[in-house]
This record gives sequence, C-alpha cells and structure tokens, in this order.
Amino acid sequence: MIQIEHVSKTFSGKYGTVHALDDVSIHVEKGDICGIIGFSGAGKSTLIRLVNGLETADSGKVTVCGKELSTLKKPELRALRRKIGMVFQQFNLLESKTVYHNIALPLILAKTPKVEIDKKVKEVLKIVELEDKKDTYISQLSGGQKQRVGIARALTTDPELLLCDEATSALDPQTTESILKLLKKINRKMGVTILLITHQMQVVQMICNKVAVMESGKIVESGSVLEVFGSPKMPVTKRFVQTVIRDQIPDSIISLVKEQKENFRVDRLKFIGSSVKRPVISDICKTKGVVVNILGAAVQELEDSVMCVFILQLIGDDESIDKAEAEIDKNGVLRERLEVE
Ligand SMILES: Nc1ncnc2c1ncn2[C@@H]1O[C@H](COP(=O)(O)OP(=O)(O)OP(=O)(O)O)[C@@H](O)[C@H]1O
Repeated sequence: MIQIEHVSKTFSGKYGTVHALDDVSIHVEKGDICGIIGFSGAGKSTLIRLVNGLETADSGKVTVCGKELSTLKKPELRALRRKIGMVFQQFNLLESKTVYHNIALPLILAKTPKVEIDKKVKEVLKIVELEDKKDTYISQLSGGQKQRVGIARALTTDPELLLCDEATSALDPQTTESILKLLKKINRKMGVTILLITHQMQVVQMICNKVAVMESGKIVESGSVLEVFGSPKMPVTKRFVQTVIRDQIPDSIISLVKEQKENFRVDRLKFIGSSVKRPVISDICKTKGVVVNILGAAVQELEDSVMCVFILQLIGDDESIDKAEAEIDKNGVLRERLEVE
C-alpha cells in the first residue's frame, strides 16, 4: 500500500539546514495499522506529508496505492488523494457549520449529486455513531465527537488509506480509547489501511500491528508490535516501551534485593503469545537448590495477543541457577539478566 524507499528531505532556513528525513525506508502492507512514533521534531509529520503528496522528497521513491508520486501529474495526484483520508489532531472542521455540512464538504467540492451526498453522509454517520448529531453545530460538540466527525469526513471518499496525524493527542484517555476502537473497527470491517503518527506508545499498543520508531529523521527500529515491544533494541525504543510496560525492578524493591546475603541472579522474563500458556515459573520453582522470588510483574495486551513480564530473583548456587535458566530458555521465553546496582 505504501512503499517509501531511501527517502531524504531537507529544509533550509535562516538557522541552517535541517535533515527532516534521512534515508528513510518503510513498507506498509494493505490491512496494516502502522504506527510511526517519535519525539517532537523526529520527522513524523514530514513523512506523512510525503505520503499524501504535500511534500516532495529530495531523493528516494514514495509509492502509494501502486503509484510513484514523483511521476504523477496534478490530476493523477488529485485522483490518488481521493483514495487517502486524513484525520488531524485539531480536527480541522468548520466550527460554525453543522456536522452534516462538514462531512459533506469533500463531496460538495467534488460536485457529487445531492442524493448521493445524502446517502454517503448518512452511511458514514452510522459508522462513527453520530446519527443523532447530524444537524448539530461543530462548536456544540465535545472533542471526541469532533474527531468522530473528522473521521466521518475522511471516509466519505471511500479511502483505501487513512493517514492519522496525532488524531488522539488532544483527547482525554477515555475518549482516546473510544476513537482508537473506532479506527480499529474501520480497519477491520472496511479494510482501510491506517498509517498513524503519534508520540504516545499507548496508541501503538492499543491498535497497531506494526510500528516504526523515528529519531532525528531516521527510522531507528521497526517491525511487528510484538517484536518491537518484546525486544526493543535502541535506547529511544526502550524509553517508549517503558512508558507502557513496567519491565524494570521497582525502586522500592531494589534495596531489599541488595540486602540478600545468599548468591542470586535477577532475570527478566517476557512471555509472548503461546509461551504465556506454559507453566515455566512453576517448573523452575521445582528446580533443586533454587528459590524463586517474584520482584515485579506486568501483563499487557498487544496486537490481539498478550505479553507478560516477570522479574525473578533466583536464589541459590550458580549450578542450580544455571539449571533453572536452562529450563526457562527451553520454553522459548525471552530472558535477560538484570544487574542490580
Ligand atoms: N516547512 C519546514 N521548514 C523548515 N523546517 C521544517 C519544515 N517542516 C519541518 N521542519 C523541520 O524538520 C524537522 C522534522 O519536523 P517534523 O514536523 O516532521 O517532526 P515531527 O516528528 O512531526 O514533530 P512534532 O511531533 O513536533 O510535530 C524539525 O526539525 C522541523 O523543524
């Protein structure tokens, strides 16, 4: 659906040259919900603007719905944009117009017959569950309702792709959750591919199946949500993952661990997918000469699966702990040794 190959983009201003995108490559398949996450200034907005043709790349290739953007003439670009819906953080709605008028606007501009507009607006209002607000003015809606209108407007042209630019950043956590559920429904039921940019890992965790982490204009890490959350490699990715998964030893417990006089090791175990079902902890508790202490635990739902993190203190002689660790590894559980300092 989207192929970005070795794309670079620089901006020159009075403060010098900024490499907004530096040799970026990313593939988004049909049906994906792909999240691009990064701190402010990482290059996320520039990337999304390239996909809908609002920016052009200095070098590299951007292909969307099978069309390479740099080869398109203006009418072809306009036709492609009709297949792409945009959802914005600040909604970009006409406050003094009704919900109906705002949703109908793209169709009015495309000179669509009135009967068709009416049919389409009713259809998308049903999808976003705002049928009763058809004649309400935007200024009278809550933030969540406004974003539903924004999404409905993006759906009027039957897009194959939805680009969401921080679509939930202006909303409270509960409303964020309901909007994310709506986006997931649109992806599942209507087969719309979604590319979203965000600085909140919770958003990625809740709806994405793929994620790319951006830093200083580069994609520093990417993959399935399970892969990236399960074994984040780059420091920036670890920071984002830690905002949703507590995989560190709680501070209050560290001093207690240090007081332990006997020989011990601390291991972090990550159970993902089918390994969740295995009774690994109960098995290692049976290892002769090892006492198991649980220092921390967290369970998170990810990509229709579950990830459980346990931090275990294994107390005993080295040989017995080796055996317990071998038992953990045998079961396909991700294990990392943690140093207690
Ligand atoms: N039109 C422009 N002119 C000059 N510099 C720009 C322009 N657009 C973006 N930049 C610069 O490119 C870099 C990447 O900006 P971009 O908006 O893509 O980041 P971002 O990750 O979306 O940040 P945010 O989360 O704050 O929106 C920044 O240093 C920004 O200042």
